[in-house]
Amino acid sequence: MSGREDNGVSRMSPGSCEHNIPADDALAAGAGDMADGAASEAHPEEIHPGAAHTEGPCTGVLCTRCHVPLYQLEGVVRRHGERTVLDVPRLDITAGGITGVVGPNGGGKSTLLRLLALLDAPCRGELHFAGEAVGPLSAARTAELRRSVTLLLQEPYLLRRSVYENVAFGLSMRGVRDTADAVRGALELVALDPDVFLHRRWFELSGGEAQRVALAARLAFSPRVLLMDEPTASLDEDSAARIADAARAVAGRGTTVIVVSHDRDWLEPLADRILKVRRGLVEG
Ligand SMILES: Nc1ncnc2c1ncn2[C@@H]1O[C@H](COP(=O)(O)OP(=O)(O)OP(=O)(O)O)[C@@H](O)[C@H]1O
Repeated sequence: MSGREDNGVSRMSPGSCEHNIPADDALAAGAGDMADGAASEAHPEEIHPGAAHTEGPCTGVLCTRCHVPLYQLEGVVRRHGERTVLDVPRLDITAGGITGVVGPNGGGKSTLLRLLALLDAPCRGELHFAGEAVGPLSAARTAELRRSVTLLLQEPYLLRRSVYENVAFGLSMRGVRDTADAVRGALELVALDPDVFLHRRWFELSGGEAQRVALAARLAFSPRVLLMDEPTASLDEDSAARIADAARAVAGRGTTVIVVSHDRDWLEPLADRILKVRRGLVEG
């Protein structure tokens, strides 16, 4: 039994440079991003300044008419105190597909993921998300963009409630009233039978089941980007395979999936592209 409640709320890491994203509701990963507001399946045209929309507004998650990568990092540096922990001269990540991130402990993988989750901003350089420079944005705009990005951590963050309430929570926060079908669909995506699990409480779940419920809670609102940091670290092979299946399924529907893992055997068959992060440098 490892399901537990954690509001998942933490502020920007102390000791980091001052260039954090200006949002007073800067919820860290976990339940925080579930509470962040409405996910946007479609991205409005205004977040693609300069993109070549010649046939009307861009409407798809995976927009084939936009020539703007989903993420563009240029000269991005992230520091903790005086120490540079990430230094990315240039990195583009296109929309769609599954990107794997590997590298040794302390290499900078989670630091990169937090930037991509729009939870931290570069200390130097520019991070563009869907064509929009993230650092200089208002808190409101940042919060809006962040609603389309979700981060699943190694530790499942669950509310002290039923599986149904956990998975419905993010949807309810986004103003969705009728959550029943979406909750069932999300549980099916992570291979948990809704008839069996819907009314289980958080403490009636194994660690692997809790992690899949945490993932279902994020998939329920169809995020544009799903980031996962070591999602299978404490899971057995079967649960890890179910997480991989869910990642493939949502990537097939247009969600961009970016996943950090030390388990190369699990990650390599899953990922379309692998980034290596070592000593703060990114290759691949
Ligand atoms: N809040 C912080 N304050 C100071 N240093 C930090 C902080 N967070 C991370 N670091 C440092 O930044 C570097 C990169 O850490 P990060 O967590 O990104 O590595 P990682 O590749 O995800 O490692 P692991 O595989 O162990 O999870 C490490 O040297 C770490 O000590």
